[in-house]
Amino acid sequence: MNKVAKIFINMPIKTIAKGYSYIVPDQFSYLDIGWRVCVPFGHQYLEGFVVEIAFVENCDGLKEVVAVIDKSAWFNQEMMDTAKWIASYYLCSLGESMRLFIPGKKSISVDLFYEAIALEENGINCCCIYKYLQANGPLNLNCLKKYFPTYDMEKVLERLLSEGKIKKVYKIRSRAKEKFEKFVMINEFCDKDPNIYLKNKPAQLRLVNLMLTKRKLPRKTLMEFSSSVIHALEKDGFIHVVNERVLRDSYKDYHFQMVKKSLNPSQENAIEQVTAKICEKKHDTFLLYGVTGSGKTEVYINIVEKIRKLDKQAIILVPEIALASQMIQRFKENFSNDIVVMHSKLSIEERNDAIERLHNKEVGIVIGARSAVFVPLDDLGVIIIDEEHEVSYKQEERPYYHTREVAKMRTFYSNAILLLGSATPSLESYYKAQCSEYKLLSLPKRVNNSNLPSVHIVDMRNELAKGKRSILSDDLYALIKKTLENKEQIIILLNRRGHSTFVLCRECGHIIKCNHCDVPMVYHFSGILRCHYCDSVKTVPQECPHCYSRYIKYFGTGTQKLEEELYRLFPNASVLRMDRDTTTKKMAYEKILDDFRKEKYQILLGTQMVAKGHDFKNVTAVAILSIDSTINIPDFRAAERGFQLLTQASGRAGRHGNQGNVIVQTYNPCHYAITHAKEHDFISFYHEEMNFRKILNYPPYNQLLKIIIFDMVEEILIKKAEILARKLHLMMKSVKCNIIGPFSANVVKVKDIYKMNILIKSREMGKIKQLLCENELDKRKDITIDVDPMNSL
Ligand SMILES: Nc1ncnc2c1ncn2[C@@H]1O[C@H](COP(=O)(O)OP(=O)(O)OP(=O)(O)O)[C@@H](O)[C@H]1O
Ligand SMILES: [Zn+2]
Ligand SMILES: [Zn+2]
Repeated sequence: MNKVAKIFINMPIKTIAKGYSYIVPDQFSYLDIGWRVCVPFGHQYLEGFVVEIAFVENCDGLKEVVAVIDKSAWFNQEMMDTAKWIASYYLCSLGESMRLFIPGKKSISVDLFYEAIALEENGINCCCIYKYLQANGPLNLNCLKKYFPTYDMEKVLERLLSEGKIKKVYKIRSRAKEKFEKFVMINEFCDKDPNIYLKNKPAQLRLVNLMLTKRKLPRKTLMEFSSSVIHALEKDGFIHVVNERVLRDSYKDYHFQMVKKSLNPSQENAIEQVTAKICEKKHDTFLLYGVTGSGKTEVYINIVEKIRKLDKQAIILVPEIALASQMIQRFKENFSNDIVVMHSKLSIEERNDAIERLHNKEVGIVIGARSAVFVPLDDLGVIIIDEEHEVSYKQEERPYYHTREVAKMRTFYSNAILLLGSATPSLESYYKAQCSEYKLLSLPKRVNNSNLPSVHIVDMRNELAKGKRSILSDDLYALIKKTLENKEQIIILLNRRGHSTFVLCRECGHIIKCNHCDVPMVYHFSGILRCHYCDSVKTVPQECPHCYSRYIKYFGTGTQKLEEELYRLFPNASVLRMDRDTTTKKMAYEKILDDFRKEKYQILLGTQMVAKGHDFKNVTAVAILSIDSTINIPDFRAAERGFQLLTQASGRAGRHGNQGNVIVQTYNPCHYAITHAKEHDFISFYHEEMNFRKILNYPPYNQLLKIIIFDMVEEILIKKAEILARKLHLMMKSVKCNIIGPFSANVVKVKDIYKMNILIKSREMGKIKQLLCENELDKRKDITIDVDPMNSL
């Protein structure tokens, strides 16, 4: 009987839907489900995941596993189950869902070496290449070719292999380099008396005395001692130097001090309810609905404390990296170094080291963005999703998973707790809480008895009627002025980066668009036009490419232009801009937010990343300038998005006792998202919005599935989409559903690819997915399927 493993390849390809069988050679007989291995696949060696083990008689034609990647299985049962659930729910292959659990997602590479087999005759009749291998250990082809340039090396090696004199060995070349550091250690068994022996060597004596108290120190902290001092002591047997692996940690030097807050009754009640469930060791989901500044983070901290006391591990998710730093800071204040951070701006090395730390049980808390939900953990106790309503929790590429649902399944399979927190819960989550599927916890008031800010709505139509064209209304100008005079801080939200949002010919109306996408190019500071979809750039044309007129004008205001405008109006104010253009560097977010927290700047201006979750003591004013661009999107979630953005942004003002003031500039002052946000009334907004969802049969009353069809040629795409829609109608005859479309995607063309959508609404999504798979639509290369899409466009 031979041991055979069924293996899924780590590749982002939906067509490799099945696993492949490989023989497990004797040397790897310990291999089991969940291990990562390396296998030959086509002409390459690729990373694969073992999902099944079987013993079979006949393995003709099967290849062998050539290497094992880790020292233990990467996937435990709970992770395997979650990966399988993702594959079946989001219609992707198991390889695609399993690779989500691997940081970096890049496949490993493997080098082939040739090794001499020890022969009894001791190589009397053997050729020089065999002898060379015997003397030098395993070597690869290139190396051998270099030493023996006149040989036809491939032929020789083939002969030696067939004669059984050499064998192939595979070594994994890890892309993530391990980091080593030198340490100086005292020799425990040295019996020389340094005071006598080193009497005339003051530097050496000083170092030995230091080492006698410290025992072990990193070499780099001993820069005052030269290498000769160290060498001499090593030679005399006082100390020795070792090269040890160190695990990287970019957040190691975060300064923190322990702070313990006394909790208010609402916080205590929330913690008590969750704790009761933790003690039962059963899965459950809680929705913590707490207004902005109600102290949700403190609840998270207390729950994680309980979990850590039980020696279980916790994952805390934030919607974007910009918010990680504050969460890390608050958690460090309570858990000091029991934390690792995981997000995509960290290198693969750093992420691997973080996983190693968790694996060693050196730390037990992970803070990270979306992908951190996949961190391998042995003993998951809780997943906390802060700002659970955020769209960034949905991955907008294959597999189109939603972090909340993945977390739900992971905690379910590990008997752990899922805690969702928000001041503006998603309609789905609040609805589930109403139906008792989730347990609702609420924090109805701000801590410190702070009031929620007062919100003033400026009707921009009146400004226009007054003949004003500035992006800043009179009221906003007055608010900024007052805030600056009071030495307080203001946050201004403008959801458009760049300088001018489009460039237009005054003569013929031609708008300069990207050559590859169906969107206008955005003018940036540096005098270039940039496409925000594909990042391609153009220089600004001197004349209109359409009519050759020279009347080229810039329209619309982006963050860069607003920054100029603020400096012009308030020359003494200090303005800090935060958008994608100012945060490309690693730790750039941290720096900007830290500078603002330390009040080095008075105005923080930026895209939506400035609006969420931040807790700045001295911010009393907030302005939201671009809410119309959110509520006018023709998507069924537009009002929800608008309400959330307004409530979250307003929520940054006056969190610490001082009265907050918010200004919203809009051309739609009567829109219900705006009026309810003004009153901080989530419940009324929820009911009004749910009414509308019910009438139109949208989630949470119904499930959605979006089929995206694409092609390089628009005409072909339209034909294909129509054929597909007809096919779908036939296919779904027996299922209760609504098929809408095909219709053009919101942006018709991105990176030279045209897109059209078909939307299916149904309460029987399981059946629909099954039909789609039976008809192999999930495998078609010109289609992607987005289950539970965040937008219908
Ligand atoms: N029990 C407490 N006593 C005093 N201060 C507290 C207490 N709980 C929290 N705080 C403080 O109140 C402030 C707001 O808390 P936190 O940032 O957790 O609010 P939040 O609910 O997460 O708000 P948002 O949804 O706006 O992010 C923080 O500065 C926090 O340190
Ligand atoms: Zn023109
Ligand atoms: Zn483009």
